[in-house]
Amino acid sequence: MPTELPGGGHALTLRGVTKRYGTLTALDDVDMTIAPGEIVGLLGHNGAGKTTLMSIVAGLLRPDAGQVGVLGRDPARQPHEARRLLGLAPQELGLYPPLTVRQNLLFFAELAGLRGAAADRRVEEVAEPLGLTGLLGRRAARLSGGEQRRVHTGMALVHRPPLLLLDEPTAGVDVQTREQLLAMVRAMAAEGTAVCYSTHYLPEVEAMDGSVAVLSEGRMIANGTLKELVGRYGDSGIDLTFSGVPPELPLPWPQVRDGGVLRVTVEQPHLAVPQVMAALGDAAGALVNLRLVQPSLDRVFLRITGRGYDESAETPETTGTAAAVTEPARTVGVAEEEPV
Ligand SMILES: Nc1ncnc2c1ncn2[C@@H]1O[C@H](COP(=O)(O)OP(=O)(O)OP(=O)(O)O)[C@@H](O)[C@H]1O
Repeated sequence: MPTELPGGGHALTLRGVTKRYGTLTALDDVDMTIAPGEIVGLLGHNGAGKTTLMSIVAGLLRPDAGQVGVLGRDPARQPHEARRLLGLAPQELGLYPPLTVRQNLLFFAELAGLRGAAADRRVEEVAEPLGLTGLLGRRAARLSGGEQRRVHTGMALVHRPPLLLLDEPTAGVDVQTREQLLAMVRAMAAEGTAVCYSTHYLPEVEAMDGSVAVLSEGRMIANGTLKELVGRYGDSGIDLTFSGVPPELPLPWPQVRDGGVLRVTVEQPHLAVPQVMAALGDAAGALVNLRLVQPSLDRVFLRITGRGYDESAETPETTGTAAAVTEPARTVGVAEEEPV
């Protein structure tokens, strides 16, 4: 890993990047950085601007305003240099169906200037962690969807780019493929690759324990490490569901009602349960359900966007209910002293 990089030591820098499609502002004054070895989970509901951001970084779209630096190179002005420094796996699969897996990977290795034994070796190296070694001789058209997704990802990293852009790499894949892809991303980051990874599946981002960047309607509304964001916005508590209107309980913690649910906001909910139960008194007879809500990225989402993340994804809900206290979308910076 280089000790000093052009672009302020970052593999990727975005400053004030704005992109409009006609009257629609798809990206609005977006700032973002990724350091070598850092994994950034790029999150946002459908249409938030994630693909637009990756396309601009890859030089496929030009921003209307702002600067982009890929290890100090501007993808709009130095497209060839910037392109060599990054690997892009777009959402849409880009395999050549009549070619074998090996031929697909070799094609990209050769585009990157590798030849002969060096290219062959690199194909084997890429195939191994992606579980493709046994499939190298098979035609791409004959692969399952998950296998195709792995080859597609392999094509993006065959030239060892220091910056990897993965646009929903686990869309539609099974648990095993998801694990393989995540392990590979973590291994590449450990070797110094900067990774920008968009997904609708929050547990994946939690599993990678990297940084998080949240886009909402083209604006970067939160960014920081997962720990920082969860610590600051992933509030915890106890949800009590009653058969009628929830009572007000004699407790020292904030309480909010939403329909039949009473949310008691408390830091270590499991320790607070006995006190909450004791405070119920006669209301215990109307209690239907009690649920501990732990801090999570899902809770962070609800707090800063006003919507649960699962509302735009086909993935399972992790925690949280519509009963939470929500705030309107706003810009938040984890380095600030007080919540904005
Ligand atoms: N070529 C285009 N012309 C006009 N509008 C576009 C174009 N591409 C994207 N948009 C719009 O720009 C906004 C951002 O789209 P983008 O594809 O970047 O979102 P996304 O976060 O990647 O969404 P998803 O999670 O659904 O993939 C959306 O409102 C989309 O409809």
